Amino acid sequence: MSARAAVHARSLTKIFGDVIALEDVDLDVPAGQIHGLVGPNGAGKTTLLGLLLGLSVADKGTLEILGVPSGDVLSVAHGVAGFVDSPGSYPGLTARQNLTSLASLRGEVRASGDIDDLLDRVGLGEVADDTVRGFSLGMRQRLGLAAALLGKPRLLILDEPANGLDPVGKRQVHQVLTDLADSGATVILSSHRMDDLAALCDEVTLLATGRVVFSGPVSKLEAESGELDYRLVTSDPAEARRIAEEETSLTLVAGRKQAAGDKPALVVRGHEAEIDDLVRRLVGAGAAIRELGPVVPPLEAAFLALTGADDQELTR
Ligand SMILES: Nc1ncnc2c1ncn2[C@@H]1O[C@H](COP(=O)(O)OP(=O)(O)OP(=O)(O)O)[C@@H](O)[C@H]1O
Repeated sequence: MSARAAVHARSLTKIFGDVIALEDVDLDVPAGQIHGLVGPNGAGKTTLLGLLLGLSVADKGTLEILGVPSGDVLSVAHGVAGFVDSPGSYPGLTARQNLTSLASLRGEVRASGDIDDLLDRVGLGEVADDTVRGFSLGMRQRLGLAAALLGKPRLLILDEPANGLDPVGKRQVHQVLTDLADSGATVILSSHRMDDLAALCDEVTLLATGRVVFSGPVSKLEAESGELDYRLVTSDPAEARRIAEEETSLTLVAGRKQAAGDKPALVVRGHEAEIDDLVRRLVGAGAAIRELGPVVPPLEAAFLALTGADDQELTR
């Protein structure tokens, strides 16, 4: 294994009774990377994050965290921090008191300026002295992130950290995680939002029913989408339909739902290069292109195709 690997896992398997939550999962995450875990509900993301955090032990397979093999005993590896499901906090204490007591519980003496700085970084500076009982889900997520950052981790594990965050909060959290990765630390996080992961992650691992169905750069995942359905609006719908029907490499998707009040649109299925050819022909025939774009974004389409969810959920 590379000396610079933050996580190196082979054939990780975790079974709960009759449920195989993870099956033969391999995961390689280089140091300094932001790595996303994505997959449908029940895919095994939280289970995998729990193994990385030392909250449970695999039934089979090997796991090395920051170069150290994980044993059979439940323990958080040195240099690792984070949360699964949702971060814990003391509701009767203020945000600042939560961080101060957590630091002293861990035997760390943190200057109050450090804690103020952390609270500012996660956007809680103005509510630092409010009790956590009144905090929203997004505020608790931010506090959980601050708590995880207290010990200056080299590997940060976060289960859906953007859960409940408004767009500003999401941007702040993305900035904190990007700064952390720039400083050489590694971040592994789960999300259901492909767009969030695409904006933040160097690489993603896609899980479906406990197995890895894709692992690699986001751009490569996008390429996995293959044929897509494109919605096309032109100045001459009849001519556009006639030309699209002539293009044997394309399929006209009949009966696809159009948004209410839409202009007349065609939905054509094909690869990007074939859509390019269609556009050239349409423009050559004098039809102006007014709108053209995939009905489902390429990343989402790849997610649906690789997890088999497109057959079940996208029946239009
Ligand atoms: N402690 C447990 N006992 C029994 N079954 C469990 C336990 N933890 C997880 N599972 C099962 O393992 C599978 C994977 O669950 P997991 O929570 O890891 O999925 P997930 O991808 O995080 O899902 P979600 O997106 O809904 O949070 C599910 O079928 C779940 O019901």
